[in-house]
Amino acid sequence: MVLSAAGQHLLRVSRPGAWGQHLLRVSRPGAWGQHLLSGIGSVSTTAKGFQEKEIREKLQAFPGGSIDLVKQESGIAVLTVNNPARMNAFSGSMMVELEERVSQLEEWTEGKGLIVQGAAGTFCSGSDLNVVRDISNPQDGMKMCMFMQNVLTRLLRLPLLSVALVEGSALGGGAELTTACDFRLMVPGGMIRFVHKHMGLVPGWGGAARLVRIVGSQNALKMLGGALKVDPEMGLQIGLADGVLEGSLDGSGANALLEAEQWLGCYTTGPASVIRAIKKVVVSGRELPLEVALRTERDVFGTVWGGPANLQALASKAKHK
Ligand SMILES: CCC(=O)SCCNC(=O)CCNC(=O)[C@H](O)C(C)(C)COP(=O)(O)OP(=O)(O)OC[C@H]1O[C@@H](n2cnc3c(N)ncnc32)[C@H](O)[C@@H]1OP(=O)(O)O
Repeated sequence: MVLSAAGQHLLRVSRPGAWGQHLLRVSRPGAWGQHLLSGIGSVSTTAKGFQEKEIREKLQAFPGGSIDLVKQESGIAVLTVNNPARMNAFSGSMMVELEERVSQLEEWTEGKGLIVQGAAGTFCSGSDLNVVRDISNPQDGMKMCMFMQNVLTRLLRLPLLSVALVEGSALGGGAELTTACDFRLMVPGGMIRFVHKHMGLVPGWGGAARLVRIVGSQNALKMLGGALKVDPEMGLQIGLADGVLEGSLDGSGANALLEAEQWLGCYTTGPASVIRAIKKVVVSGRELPLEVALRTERDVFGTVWGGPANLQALASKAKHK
């Protein structure tokens, strides 16, 4: 088991308290609800100095690998981080491709679920260190950081129930990517590790903010401060992992993907309109001040009330025993 001594001290999930509420209260209401509902748009484009076009061009200069998207008839799509020669590290062009795939998923109105996986039995080793070296000046680093924050925020807000399927290692930015999904499923031998400290960094793709919300600030501090190796057992213990799969029988990754699809299928069974509405009310509850979240919930409720699924359920006189 890859459990360091520090890992033994991890606590159960804690919740953000009054300070978090305060921070939520000072965030901008109004536009937010609409923004979350539409599920599209940039969260960072208004920040000073961020020119998305400019950083896209810069990132495109570092090619390699791909981000592959398969939308299935079941309503579950599979997004694969594909750069096995570099343990699925993100080249610059892969960052841009990820943004394009997220745009495609934002427009996929029949979708209900998403599985994010790495190619060839490992998840993702973060940014390509060759890119990191070449854009190590503060200006470019900040632009890349804002680009990836924006993309991963949009990924998490998709009206799809999303799962990160963690086979092998999720390191650095790869660990951050796992937190941009609603759920994490781990395969025996899998590991999530925020190695940023050892790189003289902190997370910058939004991974710290999301991690705190998933495992609580105590556990997040220990994970980041100790660069802890979180294996499936520890992942379950601290609430980072939502399940442990059996994993590959033949090393191809196919079995783990099948298992993940079955696991996710328990939550995505039903009409797309209803599943997407469920995700929307949860995102608004998670991200918005209560008043705005309640307003958003009413708006979403209005989209399903009296809708085909609702009328069909009423006509069938369903019993919920
Ligand atoms: C957002 C901030 C960030 O993400 S900073 C980046 C954080 N990630 C890292 O530092 C990962 C560094 N890599 C490693 O620790 C190891 O390569 C890991 C992933 C554990 C795999 O070890 P091992 O199984 O022994 O394979 P290996 O080291 O021989 O790697 C195979 C080839 O892949 C490459 N690779 C791996 N990770 C990256 C990366 N992040 N960027 C660029 N290349 C990477 C290795 O260099 C190696 O390539 P080669 O075969 O030597 O040409």
